[in-house]
Amino acid sequence: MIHARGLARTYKTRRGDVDAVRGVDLDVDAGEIVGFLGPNGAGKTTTLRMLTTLLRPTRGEATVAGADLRRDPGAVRRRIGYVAQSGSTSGEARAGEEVVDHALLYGVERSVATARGRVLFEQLELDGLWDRKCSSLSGGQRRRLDIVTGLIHTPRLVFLDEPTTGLDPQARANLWTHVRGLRDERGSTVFLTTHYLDEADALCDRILVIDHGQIVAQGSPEELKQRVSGDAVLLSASQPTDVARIAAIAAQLPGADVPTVDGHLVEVRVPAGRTLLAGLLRSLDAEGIELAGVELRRPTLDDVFLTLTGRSLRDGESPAQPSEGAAA
Ligand SMILES: Nc1ncnc2c1ncn2[C@@H]1O[C@H](COP(=O)(O)OP(=O)(O)OP(=O)(O)O)[C@@H](O)[C@H]1O
Repeated sequence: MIHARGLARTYKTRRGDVDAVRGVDLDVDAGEIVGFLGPNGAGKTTTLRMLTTLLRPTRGEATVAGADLRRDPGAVRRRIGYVAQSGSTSGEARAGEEVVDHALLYGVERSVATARGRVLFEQLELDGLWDRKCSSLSGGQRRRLDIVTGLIHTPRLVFLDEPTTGLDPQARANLWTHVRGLRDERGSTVFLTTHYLDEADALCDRILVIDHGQIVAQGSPEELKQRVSGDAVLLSASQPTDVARIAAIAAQLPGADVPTVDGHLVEVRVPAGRTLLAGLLRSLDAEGIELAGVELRRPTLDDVFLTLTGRSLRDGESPAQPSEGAAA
């Protein structure tokens, strides 16, 4: 559904060139929900704007929904839906009108657009709001209206730029259900950007991690966690005098990193903690070592990112990248 090779974009600014995206290769299959994850300024929106024809790549090639991005951007535009970060609905318009007007731009007949719009309103829990002014809708309702607008011309591929930013946890969870519904009930392919690790984890079949304009990892959430970080085993000693012996035994686990010690707590990272835990406890028991507690901590996507880049995904704006005073 999406195949990109060497996609790059350099912004010319008064302070020099900003290499926002530095050669991205990506493949997205039909029916996948793919999350594009990265910290502020990593290049997510720039990539999305290139793939949706809103920004011309400086370098690289892509086919999107079967059309060539450079040679046939019009066909790409007709075949995709795009829900921008800022939304696209205008405050004074009525919700239903707004959606139908958008469909007319795509050459959909008014009667068809109205019928489709009504169905989508129902599917996205907006029924009863057709005649309401957009400005009177809640944040969650307005975000769902943005999504209806992005879907009204029945695109096979939908791009969502930070669909849940600014929503409360309940509204976010509802929106996740709706995004899954797009794939399960309509067979749509969804490509979304997000800052939220829990969102990527819960929602996406596959994740692409971008940092400084380059893809640094990709895979299913589980694959990424296993490949990069392994599990953390935390062993709490009953007797402070046992800490060094616990660390020495933990260090012998297959594939173990060097254990770290913090007071009476020993932490060791291993590739698959669950399978090693029983043997580890037997070894400690055989040495007569008593534990006050044992905990197995599964890796998070933040651990993945930290391992890959040495930074947390929640670190905010990257100091290495200029962020303003720019002209496209
Ligand atoms: N119009 C522009 N002119 C110059 N530089 C820009 C422009 N738009 C973005 N940039 C820079 O390009 C880099 C990538 O920005 P982009 O918006 O693609 O990142 P992002 O991952 O979407 O960030 P965020 O999560 O904050 O939306 C950043 O350093 C940003 O400051």
